[in-house]
Amino acid sequence: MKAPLQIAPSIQIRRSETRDGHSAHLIKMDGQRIRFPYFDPSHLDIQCILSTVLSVDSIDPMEGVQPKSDPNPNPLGTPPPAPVGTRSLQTPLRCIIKLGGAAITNKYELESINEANLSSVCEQLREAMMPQSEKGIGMDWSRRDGNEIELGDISKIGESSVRNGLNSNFIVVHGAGSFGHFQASKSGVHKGGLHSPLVQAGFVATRISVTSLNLAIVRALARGGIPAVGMPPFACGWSTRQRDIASADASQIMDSLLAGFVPILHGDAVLDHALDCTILSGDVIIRHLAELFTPKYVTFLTDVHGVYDRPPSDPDAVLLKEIVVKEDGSWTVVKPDLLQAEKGVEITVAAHDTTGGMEAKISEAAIIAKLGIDVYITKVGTEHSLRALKGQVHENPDDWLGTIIRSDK
Ligand SMILES: Nc1ncnc2c1ncn2[C@@H]1O[C@H](COP(=O)(O)OP(=O)(O)OP(=O)(O)O)[C@@H](O)[C@H]1O
Ligand SMILES: C=C(C)CCOP(=O)(O)O
Repeated sequence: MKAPLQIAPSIQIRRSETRDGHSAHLIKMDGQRIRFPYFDPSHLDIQCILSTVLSVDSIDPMEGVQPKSDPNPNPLGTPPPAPVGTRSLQTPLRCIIKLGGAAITNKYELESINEANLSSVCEQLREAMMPQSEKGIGMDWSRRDGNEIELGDISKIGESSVRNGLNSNFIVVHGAGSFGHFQASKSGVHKGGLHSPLVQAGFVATRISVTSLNLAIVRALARGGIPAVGMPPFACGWSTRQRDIASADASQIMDSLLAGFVPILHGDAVLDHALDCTILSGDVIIRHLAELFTPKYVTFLTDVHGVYDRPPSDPDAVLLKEIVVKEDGSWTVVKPDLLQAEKGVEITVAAHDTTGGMEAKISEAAIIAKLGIDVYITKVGTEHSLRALKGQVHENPDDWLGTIIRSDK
């Protein structure tokens, strides 16, 4: 076993091999041992460690390690997964996707889903996860619109080869659109102050609204054969301080990915250590997950082709095809080059939007790009969104319609 790595006076990290060949990490902090399921040494900062800690207790280094003979063999005949708490992703995360509220809902119609766009997202995501056009296993086995439950031919599921061919190595985060923002802005949940009965009621109402959208999205993906599992940040114990993430345990996300599920998170109402409560935007969640999981690329789908030099409702608006982020966090438009760096981008935000709209999205995207991860922003339900989901934007960049935000390195 290697000597412990000292990263702060009270914190030590030690990497060890478990009996079944998986790596485990033990962190000793102030004399307590912390079980840590996955750890990338390039993420050697305390915030990352604290935000992804699985549990704090006095444990034996080998506790939880799978015994050589498994008393519960997997009925599918596939090798049983390594135990929770000892795992790391075998292949890097492929993509984190933001399904913008403007893309999957009808923005100006309260609590209305844009069914055409949602079904296009489901199809395209499936295609990105599985290049062969194999029919997926329907997984929404509950009643819909008063109809009978559609089980399909479940007797055939055990024989299906679909599961093995599915590269479900994605995380999806969706925004609220015409769900949640209305309830939040009416009550002021985003500004905090839970002592007020109005804010408390608004918090509950916002969560009812966004979690009902989350369920609708999970069901649509499941019907299309994507093993989607809803993970509302509030319910996972995430919290903020002055609207930025203060604590966000990602171990459940990691374990779900390893188990072959696609985690579906969303912008949510959460408890805030300074304001009592606030709205945590899906765009901030994406940035945080990108810092933790370093995916190959991040794709934002929305209702416009990308970032324009002014609101796209202006007929003279020009699509900014490439934005480069410098080491100091500042960004410049490099394509088209008609724009001078000092000429700002004009952005409008809907009055009921509690999280900052396109402007906040660009700021979060710039932080992600600075990590060396390409960010694509494009319009849902187009050939361009399919290419962005597949990570094929650079193949013929001139005929791809969207905005690439990347680091200058
Ligand atoms: N300069 C601009 N470039 C691009 N879009 C802009 C600009 N100014 C304003 N917008 C508006 O920003 C909207 C997209 O931002 P918005 O935050 O609503 O997207 P979203 O991520 O899909 O939604 P949500 O935040 O609800 O998840 C578009 O509908 C567009 O009209
Ligand atoms: C509860 C709400 C309003 C979540 C907002 O998330 P966003 O639409 O991603 O900014």
